[in-house]
Amino acid sequence: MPLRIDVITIFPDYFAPLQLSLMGKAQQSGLVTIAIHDLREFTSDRHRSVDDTPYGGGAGMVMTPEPWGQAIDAVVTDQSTLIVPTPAGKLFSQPVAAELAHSTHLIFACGRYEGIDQRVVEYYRPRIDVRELSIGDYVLAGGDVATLAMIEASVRLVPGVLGNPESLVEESHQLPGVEYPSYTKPPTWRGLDVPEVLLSGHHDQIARWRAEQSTIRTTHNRPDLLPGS
Ligand SMILES: N#Cc1c(-c2ccc3ccn(Cc4ccc(CN5CCOCC5)cc4)c3c2)n[nH]c1N
Repeated sequence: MPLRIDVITIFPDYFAPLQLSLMGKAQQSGLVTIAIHDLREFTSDRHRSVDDTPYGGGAGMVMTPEPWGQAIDAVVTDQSTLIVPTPAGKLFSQPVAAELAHSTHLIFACGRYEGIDQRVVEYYRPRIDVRELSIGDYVLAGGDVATLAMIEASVRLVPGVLGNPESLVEESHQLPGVEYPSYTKPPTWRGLDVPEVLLSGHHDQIARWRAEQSTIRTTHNRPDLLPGS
């Protein structure tokens, strides 16, 4: 059963990249089907409006619930998971990507302005799995880029999508922390040599060197990922 993804957005063109490269191949192979829907197709006024002023005051505009209700109702099934990107969401992570990769149907609601009327989440939460997710502690202008990131991170984990599943095996055995540095030909580039151990053919020494490099990089770049931190 291929993973089906429906994306609802006011900027469908943001999702043209999903036709390229790995994501494009995943769709051509039938492992994943991705459909993009323009939220404005689900409006009923002649201005095709999707936002209004926030109750309680405050800056900016909020996306009105009805177009979202019409758009989600057009694609939802009892197997759907509704993903709502938001700065207020739980942090999206590799384990979450693995969960989404094993879903049957994902609906991404890409908000803009200051977000979507919360009643959309409240309406669907008793009916289907609803997940408010954030891709990190920085503020984007909308949910579209977050959705692209979550789709790419999840779809690459769908069995059969990655040409070389060995990459996923290595990833899953990744020591806590960040990965070791990678090198390829030429052996010398602008006077810089590839670390000698990588040319030695001694796989135990290479594994030890890579583990040491991972620890050095994690300590420097991501001490929060060190065991016991
Ligand atoms: N995933 C993800 C994201 C998003 C994200 C995702 C979805 C939408 C939809 C609209 N925006 C814009 C936006 C900007 C600022 C604010 C803050 N609020 C503070 C209190 O007053 C109201 C406003 C909210 C919404 C979005 C941003 N940003 N960063 C992530 N990791």
